[in-house]
Amino acid sequence: MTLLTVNGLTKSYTGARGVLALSDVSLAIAPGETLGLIGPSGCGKSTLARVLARLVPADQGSVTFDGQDWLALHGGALRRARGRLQMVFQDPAAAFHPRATAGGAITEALRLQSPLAAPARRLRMAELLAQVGLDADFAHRPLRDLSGGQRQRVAIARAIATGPKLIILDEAVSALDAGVRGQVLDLLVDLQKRLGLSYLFIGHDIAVVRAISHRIAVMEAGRIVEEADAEALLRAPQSDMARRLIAAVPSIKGTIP
Ligand SMILES: Nc1ncnc2c1ncn2[C@@H]1O[C@H](COP(=O)(O)OP(=O)(O)OP(=O)(O)O)[C@@H](O)[C@H]1O
Repeated sequence: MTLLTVNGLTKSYTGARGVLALSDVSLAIAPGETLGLIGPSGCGKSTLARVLARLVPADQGSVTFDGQDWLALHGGALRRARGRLQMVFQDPAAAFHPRATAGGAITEALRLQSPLAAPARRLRMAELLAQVGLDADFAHRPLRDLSGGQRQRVAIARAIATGPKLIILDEAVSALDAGVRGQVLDLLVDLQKRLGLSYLFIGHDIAVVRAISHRIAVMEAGRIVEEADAEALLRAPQSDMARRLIAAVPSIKGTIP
């Protein structure tokens, strides 16, 4: 059974120099599974994320998500469905007003989903903050005063607020220091187990992607050039791009024969 099935997705950007950002991309993600997506800068990872999140339209191809023809949803049906597929970006604070509070960011997501009266909303907020390891008083703290790791915890709380089945994490831990990154990855694994979430985990560092992914898809110039179980891919990469990404990480390159 799959939660997400992508078939033949193609997307080009028009403009001065037209770019084929996605070329016949197909992949699948099962419930409770993490698919890592890795590739060099500009290979199309964020474009795939944005097409799946319905932020930009595809030129061709189909997406079935949670049993629905995902690209065919529009208007109210799309608004209602959005909560089931959430995104976390590298710097979520960038999307908010400088004085926005953690609580405000989460409330916005709660409001989109279901209208809760103020007391119920406060309770749900405290519950969501606890789920990501933050005290309830974080609700009142401005996002700009939080550390990078705390901000990502708030972004994750916001993402799970709507009861999603899939979260797309687009370079979500890339800006964090190694120690904090490990803690946020642990949190993601823990939430996945508790909530049965699936993840599409986008990154450019194969050591980080491997730490959380069950399977890994390798992208190059808009195409998926290889897909395999995470450990199999690390042990026996088939594509030049996978070999190059592995060679770029000194700590794991020695483990590849
Ligand atoms: N809005 C846009 N208009 C025109 N070209 C774009 C646009 N967004 C992305 N591109 C181009 O599409 C290609 C894929 O970009 P995309 O951001 O999806 O790659 P990426 O793998 O996520 O890169 P990075 O890791 O640097 O974020 C690149 O050549 C990029 O320059």
